[in-house]
Amino acid sequence: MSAEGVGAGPVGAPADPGVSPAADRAGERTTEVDRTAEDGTVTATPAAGTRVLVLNSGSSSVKYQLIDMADGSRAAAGLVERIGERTGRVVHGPLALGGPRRITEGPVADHAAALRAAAGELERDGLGLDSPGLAAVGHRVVHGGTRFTGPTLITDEVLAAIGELVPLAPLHNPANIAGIEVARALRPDLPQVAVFDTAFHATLPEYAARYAIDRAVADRYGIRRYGFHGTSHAYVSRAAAELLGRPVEETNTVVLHLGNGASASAVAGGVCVETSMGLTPLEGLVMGTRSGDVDPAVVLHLARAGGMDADEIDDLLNRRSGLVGLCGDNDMREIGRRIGEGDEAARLAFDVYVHRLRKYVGAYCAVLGRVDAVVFTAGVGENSPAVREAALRGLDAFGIEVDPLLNSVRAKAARLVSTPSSRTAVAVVPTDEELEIARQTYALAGPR
Ligand SMILES: Nc1ncnc2c1ncn2[C@@H]1O[C@H](COP(=O)(O)OP(=O)(O)O)[C@@H](O)[C@H]1O
Ligand SMILES: CC(=O)OP(=O)(O)O
Ligand SMILES: [Mg+2]
Repeated sequence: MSAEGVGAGPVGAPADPGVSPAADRAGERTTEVDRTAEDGTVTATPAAGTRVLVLNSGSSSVKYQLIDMADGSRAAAGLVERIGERTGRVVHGPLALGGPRRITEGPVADHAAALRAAAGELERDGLGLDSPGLAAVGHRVVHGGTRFTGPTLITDEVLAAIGELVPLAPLHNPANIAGIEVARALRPDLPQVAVFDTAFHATLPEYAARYAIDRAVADRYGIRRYGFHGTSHAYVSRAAAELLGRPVEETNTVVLHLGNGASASAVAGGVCVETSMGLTPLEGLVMGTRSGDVDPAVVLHLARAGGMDADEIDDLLNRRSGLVGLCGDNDMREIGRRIGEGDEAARLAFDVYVHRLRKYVGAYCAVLGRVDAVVFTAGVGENSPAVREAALRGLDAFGIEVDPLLNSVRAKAARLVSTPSSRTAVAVVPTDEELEIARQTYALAGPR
């Protein structure tokens, strides 16, 4: 890792003095109107230097990217991680940009401090929130409930509604709100757009979205399948169709988003018809620290027999389960290394993870009937040949054949890893949630 400079001390502690609100940015709006296609994607090229800042605030990290809308290139990018822990750090200008990185180490108290640190890093490069050409800020917001089914311009009222959804995404929505509040404080005049993880799943048929519990109770408490990682599922299913050279409207895909959080979706002709996460991002696949599916009676048993309260069970299932609960590590790289040394717990964690994945692949093939591609994405999906191989091993009878050689190649680009005779293609497609958020943000709030 190359570091241009490593600083120390609390990060983002003082209000950042370098970033001042600018009064009127209208003069910087340089492009013509005709950018918005029906699906919200940008169709014409904005002037070079027209940028969108994207904030992707996770439970313990903030990723930020300044994206040039003319060509999708990154003018700046960074990551603030281990927020709220004893040692935090800011990495500005990471590998994707190629150049040297600036690393600042020290505690980052909370998300507001993290956002101020990010703004300060951008400011140091002359790319702060008052820099010329910045058209809007796009925020990843994880839970949009039933109300938000598309990108939404953020107002006080919208912000309050996002706040009301905190109980349904306690790890994520508070971080998203912090990002919005800091960006609005720094640039009150700049359009801010929320792009919801749940939006792509708003098309789920009711029989897929409903849980089989008392309808009145479900409706009173907003209990249904919402689905998450939708921005990634949307981007990746479109990119997979492009890779296959088929119109997205005629392409059926099973998308496996395997990051720290993980989810599967079945996408028919560009429309999501089933997904593995539910009311919250806890259901479905085995994840880094989350259990995914368990018998709901596990919760009752822990309460009755174990005397655990709601918060303790929440902590167990969201933070102390999944891979970390099974073997103590949540990083698939470390698990792979331990398996190589003959570690039984790591082997079992891997097997449980992969078995769940196979169940979902099989189920979603049945949901779709015809599957053109099974697509792997996000940290594990893009980088672990072992997970891809094990998840799809022996599925020749289903028309799914992974080519061992293609699958073992490490590459950054979207690519096929199936044999030429495989009826269903198997693809690896790097996700780009930030670019998708920038496009949707610009389409809604860019200059007209
Ligand atoms: N080379 C690799 N091999 C296997 N797994 C990897 C590799 N690189 C990253 N990962 C996995 O990807 C995870 C992070 O994925 P990512 O999509 O960045 O997650 P998130 O966005 O949820 O933070 C890591 O925890 C690790 O398990
Ligand atoms: C919704 C969700 O699980 O997001 P992440 O993978 O970023 O934690
Ligand atoms: Mg992610």
